[in-house]
Amino acid sequence: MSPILERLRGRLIVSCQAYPGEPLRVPEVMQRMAQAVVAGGAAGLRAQGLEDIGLIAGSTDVPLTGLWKDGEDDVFITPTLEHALAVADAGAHIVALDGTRRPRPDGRTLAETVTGLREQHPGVLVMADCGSLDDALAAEDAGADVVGTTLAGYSGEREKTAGPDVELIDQMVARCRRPVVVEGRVHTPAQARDAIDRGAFAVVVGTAITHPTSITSWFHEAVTAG
Ligand SMILES: CC(=O)N[C@H](C=O)[C@@H](O)[C@H](O)[C@H](O)COP(=O)(O)O
Repeated sequence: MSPILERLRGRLIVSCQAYPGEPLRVPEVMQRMAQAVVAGGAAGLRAQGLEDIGLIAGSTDVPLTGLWKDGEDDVFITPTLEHALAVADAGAHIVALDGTRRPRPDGRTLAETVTGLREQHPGVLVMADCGSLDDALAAEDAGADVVGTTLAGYSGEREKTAGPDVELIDQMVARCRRPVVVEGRVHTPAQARDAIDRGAFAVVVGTAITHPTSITSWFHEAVTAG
């Protein structure tokens, strides 16, 4: 297994993202966020956008998963080969891309995208962000190094569970040959631990660590309920 992946085995990856129009959507802020979570024990980072990726790659030494969200269409996580190449150029060790079986905006298959990326970046790893077991199995056949549960509940194939989609985690751990990374709605340390106990290779937490507006709303709703 690649040394980059080896460093993530059984560990926490923290996704540092702010969304369009938000006050923290400033690359230097996400760079600081990344440094803060590494200080807390994050073994890996996940970042969105070329500027964020470049800054974080240059100022931390943990494995970095990069993605570029673009477009309003169904396929928006690193949707084309051009996006994937740019994410790798920006310094990501692992390129996360849409790993569903839906048509991609540039007309390439996932396999063609992975091959095209590897031609120019032989050392880069590919994480397929999947929405179902069938996605994950197809993504492995397409050459993905890692399969993630990232799009479970967002691609129309699975219900959007309140927490992580544990049924899908169990299915993927049982059937996939590649490391399974659990990502999506992991909101508590207990859920993160449970994902590892179920056989996940690593677990990604975003919102519950790095999105204060969401976290605040959870507290706000609890305080004002009833
Ligand atoms: C579906 C989608 O667009 N997911 C994105 C992928 O990078 C991010 O918005 C999520 O924050 C990330 O997957 C981590 O998940 P959570 O924030 O639930 O811990």
